[in-house]
Amino acid sequence: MSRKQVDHDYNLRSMSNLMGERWKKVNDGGERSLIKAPSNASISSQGASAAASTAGAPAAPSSNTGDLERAARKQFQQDVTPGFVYVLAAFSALGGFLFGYDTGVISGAILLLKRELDLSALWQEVLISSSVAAAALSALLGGFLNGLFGRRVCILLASFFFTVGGVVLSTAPGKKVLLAGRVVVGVGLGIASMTVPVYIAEASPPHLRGRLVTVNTLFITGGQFTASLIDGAFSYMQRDGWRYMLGLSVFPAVLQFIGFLFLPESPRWLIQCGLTQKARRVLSQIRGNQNIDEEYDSIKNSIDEEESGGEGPVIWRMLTYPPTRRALVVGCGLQMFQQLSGINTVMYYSATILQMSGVRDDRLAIWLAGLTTLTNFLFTLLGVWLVDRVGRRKLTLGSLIGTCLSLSLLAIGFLMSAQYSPPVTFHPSDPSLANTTCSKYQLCEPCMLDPRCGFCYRENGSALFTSSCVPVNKATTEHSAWGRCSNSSLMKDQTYWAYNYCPTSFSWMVLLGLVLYLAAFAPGMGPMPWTINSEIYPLWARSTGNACAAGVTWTFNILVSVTFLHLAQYFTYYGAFFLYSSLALLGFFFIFGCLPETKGRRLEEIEALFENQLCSCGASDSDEGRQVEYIRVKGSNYHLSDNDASDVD
Ligand SMILES: O[C@H]1[C@H](O)[C@@H](O)[C@H](O)[C@@H](O)[C@H]1O
Repeated sequence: MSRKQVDHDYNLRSMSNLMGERWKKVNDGGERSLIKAPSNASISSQGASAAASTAGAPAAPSSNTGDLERAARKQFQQDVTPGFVYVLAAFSALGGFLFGYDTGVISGAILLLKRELDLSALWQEVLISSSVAAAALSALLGGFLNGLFGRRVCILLASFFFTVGGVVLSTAPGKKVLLAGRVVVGVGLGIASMTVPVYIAEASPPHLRGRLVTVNTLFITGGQFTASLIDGAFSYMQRDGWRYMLGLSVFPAVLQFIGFLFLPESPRWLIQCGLTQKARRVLSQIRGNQNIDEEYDSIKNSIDEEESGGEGPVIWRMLTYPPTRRALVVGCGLQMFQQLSGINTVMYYSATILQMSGVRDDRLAIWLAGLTTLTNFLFTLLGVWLVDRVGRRKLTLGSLIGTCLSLSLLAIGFLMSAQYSPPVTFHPSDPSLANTTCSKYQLCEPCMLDPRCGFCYRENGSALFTSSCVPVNKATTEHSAWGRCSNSSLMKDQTYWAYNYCPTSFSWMVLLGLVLYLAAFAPGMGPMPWTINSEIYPLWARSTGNACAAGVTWTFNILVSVTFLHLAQYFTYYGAFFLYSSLALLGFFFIFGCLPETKGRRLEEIEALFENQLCSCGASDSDEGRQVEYIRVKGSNYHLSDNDASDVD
C-alpha cells in the first residue's frame, strides 16, 4: 500500500473516530459543530451552519454558537491535555535552560578567570569555544545514541554530563582541568540540544506541539538571562567568583536527572523498538482519558511502512529518499540562517553596543547587557504564544524580515558613527609609542578597530577634546597601558577611556537597532528552527535529522563568533552587520521557497509535505483561500474535507 493511500485511509478512519468526540447533540435535536477540527482550515460560522443545514439541523444564533464552541473547545482541550505533558515538557526543557546558561555564563566568568589564572588570549578563546566545538561533535553523535538508547536515556546522559562538568569547573585547580570541564559540558550541550526538542515533539498532542517545543527555546533564553544575572552578581567577587558562576548549573542538571529517572520514554521510540505494550501504557499516561488507539495505529502504520524502506545507514537513506533529503536541507538551512543572522554576535557585543550609547561604567554595562538577554527571553515568550496561532512559516518569515531590517538599522548606526568618528587631536610623546601602531591613527574609528589600541579623551558637554589613540593595558582592557587613562585615579576631570567603541551621537540608532533586532529575532528565528526540525522528519530519520541540524547550529555558532572580530577589523562594524543583514535576506528567500507549514499536523503526516519539489512550498502549502467543505461519512457525522458535500463509504 502506498504511503499516500495509507494516509488517505487513515484520514477517513480518524474522521469517524473523531466524529464521536467532536460533534455533540444540542437541545434542538439537531447536530452542530462545537469543536474546530484539527485541520489547518478553520470553520467559519458560515461553514458551521452550512454543515448543520446539510445535516438537516437548524443553525443556532451565531453568538450562542461562539460561546458553545469556545466552551466545548476548552473542555476538549482539557480532556486531551493532561498536566503530565506540561511536567514532562518542563523537565525536558531544563536541558534548554542548561544550554542557555552554560553558553551564556562564560562571558562573565572569563573576565574573572583571565585575571586570576593569568590567561593568555589564546587560552581565553580555547576555554570559550571548546564547549561549542564539543557540542557540535556530540550533537552528531547524539543522533546515533538516540536511535540506540532512546530519548530518555540520552537526556539522562546529557544531565549527567552537565552535572559532572559543573562540578569539575567549580573545583578546577587550573586551566587544563577547566578545559576538561568545558569539554564535558559541551558534550552534554550537544546531546541535549538535539534530543530535547525531539522528545517534547513526540510526547505532545499536535495542537500543542509547536508551543511546547518552543518552550524549550524559551528555557534557552531564560538560561542566558539567568547567566547574565549570575555574572553580574558574582562579578563583584574578584576571587573565586567564577567558581560559583560555572558551578551553579549543577542544580538544574541534578534536578533534571532526578526528574528523568521517573519520566517515561517517548512512545514513538518504544513502538519502533517493538515495545508495544509499554508504548501503549505511556501513550495512555500522556493522553489522559483520550482514546489512544488511533494515534497508536497511526504511529505503528508509519513505522511498518518505514521498515520496508531500504538498507544502509540512516543518513544515506535520508539523502537518497527525496522527501527526507528535502527536509534535511530545510532543517539544516534554517539552523544555518539562524546563526548567520548574527544572534550570538549581537548578544556577545551588546555590552559594547551599550557602551557606545553612552554607558561608560563597565559594571553598569554588564548589568545592562542583562537587559538584552531579558529582551530576548521576553520576545521568545511572544513566539510561544504565536507559534500555534499564526503557524511556523509566517512566524519565521515575519521574523526574518524584521531581523533583516533591524540589522540594516544597526549597520547604518555603525556607519554613521564611523562617518562622524571623532578625530585624534592629541599625540602624547611616550617612547613606547614608537613600537605601536596606535600613533598612526588620525580618527577614533580605525583606532578602536585595532585590538591593541584604545581611545582616551576628555569630554565637556557634548564636545570632545585632547583625544588620543594609545595602547591598551595587556592585563585589562579597562585602562590604557600608560598616560591619562592608565588608572582610575588619573581618569578624573571628565577623562574617559573607550576600548572597542567610539563616542558617537548616533548611538541611539544602534541601540534602537539592537532592541528591534531582538524583538524581531526572538519570537521566530530563535525558536522556529528547533521547533520545525523536531517535526519535519519521519520517525526513522528523526534522530539523525535533528543531530545534523544541531551539528550545523553549533558549527555556525562557532564560525560566526570566531570570525566577528576579524570581520569587524577588515570590513568594519557596519560592514559586518550589512553582511549579516544580507545573509538574513538570503535566508528569507530560502525559507519562503522551501518551508512548508507544519502547524497542527500529526508528525506522521508531515513527511508528505516534502513530496513536492524543494522550493515550491511557498506556492503549495498556504492554507489561505482554501475552501472548507464537508463530506458525509456513512454511519457517522460530518467532518472537514477538501471535497464537496458527498457521501463517502
Ligand atoms: O535558538 C537559540 C536562541 O535564540 C539563543 O538566544 C541563541 O543564543 C542560540 O544560538 C539559538 O540557537
